Amino acid sequence: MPELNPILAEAPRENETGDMSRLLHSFFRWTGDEPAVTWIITRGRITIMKSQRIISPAPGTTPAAFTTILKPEAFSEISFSRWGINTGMSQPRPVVLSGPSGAGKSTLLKRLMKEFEDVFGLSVSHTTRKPRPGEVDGTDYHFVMRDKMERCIKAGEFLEHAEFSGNLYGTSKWAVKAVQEQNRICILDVDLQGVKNIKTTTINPIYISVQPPSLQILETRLRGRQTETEDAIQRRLHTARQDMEMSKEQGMFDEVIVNDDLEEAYLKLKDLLKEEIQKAESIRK
Ligand SMILES: Nc1ncnc2c1ncn2[C@@H]1O[C@H](COP(=O)(O)OP(=O)(O)OP(=O)(O)O)[C@@H](O)[C@H]1O
Ligand SMILES: Nc1nc2c(ncn2[C@@H]2O[C@H](COP(=O)(O)O)[C@@H](O)[C@H]2O)c(=O)[nH]1
Repeated sequence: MPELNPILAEAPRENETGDMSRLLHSFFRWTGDEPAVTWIITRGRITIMKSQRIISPAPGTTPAAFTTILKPEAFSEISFSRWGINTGMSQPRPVVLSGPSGAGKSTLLKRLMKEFEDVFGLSVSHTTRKPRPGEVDGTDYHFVMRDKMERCIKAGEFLEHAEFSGNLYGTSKWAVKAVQEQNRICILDVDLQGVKNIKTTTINPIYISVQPPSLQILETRLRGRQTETEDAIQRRLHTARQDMEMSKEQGMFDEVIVNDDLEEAYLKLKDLLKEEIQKAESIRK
């Protein structure tokens, strides 16, 4: 990665959409790149989108709204702040982990985050389900009432949301942003509806499915966890059957990990993510 360019000292102030041509010209001369570009500035951060033509956002346009406007033609994104640069090339991609309830997603994630504590960050979802013993509000989930969550969904605050086993679950845009602003690999643990909905967004993650070796073993694990009522177990197993079928669909996931032996599954996950881990580590140096 090239050295930090001194022109960044001139980065404009919050919400400023003034003449950026000099700044951009120096930046692209420095990177050797000459695309048509457009940009948005918020909280000292400038996001430059390479696109077919220049679109200037109105002052005060939020990055989320702007990304939506630009989506069809943006093919790359470069963002930098007064403190550092991340190019679209080197920024690690988020990771979406999905799979039936009880397949072992959280178990694998906890291990990954323990081994690479500064590299990964979990996107903390919102849910209307009740906390399980030991679950901490704001760490495991944001536990909220349904009416509040529905209002936030209507207000456009969620990247995706789904109804799962009688409860609402969702990823807020803020949850992903909070992790990415720390230059960490953002992990999203979502159900299959979440996967489909995320595919309509611009976050461009790696999609990994964690599957149990069989439905019988899944049931044993779900029961062994002792977190669900009999009714909830039955509903989760019903959804799991569909999930296990869908995960085989061509193009749904980049990789499928069968979590039989935990150690082997973990090594496979680590291997799949090694390039992203390297990117995140080099950005953090
Ligand atoms: N490879 C494995 N072998 C045996 N038990 C496992 C294995 N992986 C996970 N488990 C156990 O299975 C149970 C379910 O795992 P976990 O809670 O990680 O699943 P999950 O996919 O995150 O479920 P949910 O989607 O409901 O959050 C846990 O009790 C966990 O200890
Ligand atoms: N679409 C979304 N699914 C989510 C989200 N957070 C979690 N989940 C999925 O829900 C089920 C059940 O989770 P549990 O904690 O009640 O066992 C599981 O498959 C998760 O992957 C979310 O934000 N969006």
